[in-house]
Amino acid sequence: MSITVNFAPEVRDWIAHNLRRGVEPQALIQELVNRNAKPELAQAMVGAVASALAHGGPMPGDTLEIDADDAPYRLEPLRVPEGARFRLGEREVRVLARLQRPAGVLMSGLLSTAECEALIALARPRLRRSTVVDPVTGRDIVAGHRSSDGMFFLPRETPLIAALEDRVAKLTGIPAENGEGLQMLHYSAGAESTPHVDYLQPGNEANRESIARSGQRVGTLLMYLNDVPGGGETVFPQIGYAVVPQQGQSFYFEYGNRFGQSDPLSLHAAAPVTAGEKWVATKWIRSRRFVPRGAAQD
Ligand SMILES: O=C(O)CCC(=O)C(=O)O
Ligand SMILES: [Fe+2]
Repeated sequence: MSITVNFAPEVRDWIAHNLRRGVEPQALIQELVNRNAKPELAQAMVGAVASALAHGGPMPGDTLEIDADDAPYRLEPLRVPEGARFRLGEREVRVLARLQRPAGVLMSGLLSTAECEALIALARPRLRRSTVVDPVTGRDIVAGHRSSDGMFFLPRETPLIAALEDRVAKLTGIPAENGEGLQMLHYSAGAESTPHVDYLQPGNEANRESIARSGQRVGTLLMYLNDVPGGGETVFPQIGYAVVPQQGQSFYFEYGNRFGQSDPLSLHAAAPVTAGEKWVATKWIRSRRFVPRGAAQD
């Protein structure tokens, strides 16, 4: 659903001024959110001005059309098993914390130490500068606000990757085929990822196509692969929660429900690594079977 909202000229000028100074769009979005703007609105305002500046087009006027759903997010419980510990095949998973909103669970034991080390060894020679989905164009871009290196495994690329995908499906109750390829991220000292949501903003064509192919992103599993000597927490600024990366621990959170809503409280960031390095594997999960761009749709 699209609604028309007011876009105060002074806010528009403030955004344009800061973008021209070289401030990252995500930093401005976060600043607006800190001042109580809804994340979707902040994203739309910064996106509209950034787009005008990038293409030399006219500045947006005093109103904006945004894809918005004003109804409050309807929270649904995770399908992760109940209890303090549960088995997934050969692994015993211990539950360390459960979060109500965004719905989440912090676990140990989902991956063995050997599996963490094996993932790092497989990914290390294949790292590239990480990309993010540009909120304006929907294309993958190397973004200043995500200063990590990364790579993607193909679905079921090795026996280990296939085993992990099956384990994640058992954990979440969502079929393995709904998962995007496992993403590996490596942060050196100083690297970070500024606040963002993982669900796709339907405000541009590429994201709308992606949502049409595979459904929205509805959940994220973060698998921490090493102990980080300093920093690197996954921070949820809207709820005041931070996950400290520890080897073998995982955090799973959901932000999409069966009504097609996305939960803005899932906003999160990776705090800068202050000592050592950080390795994390990310699994983004769709509401339907994941069909990559360009793949045949049968
Ligand atoms: O590195 C982290 O802790 C978070 C990574 C993340 O937000 C993502 O991959 O979407
Ligand atoms: Fe994320």
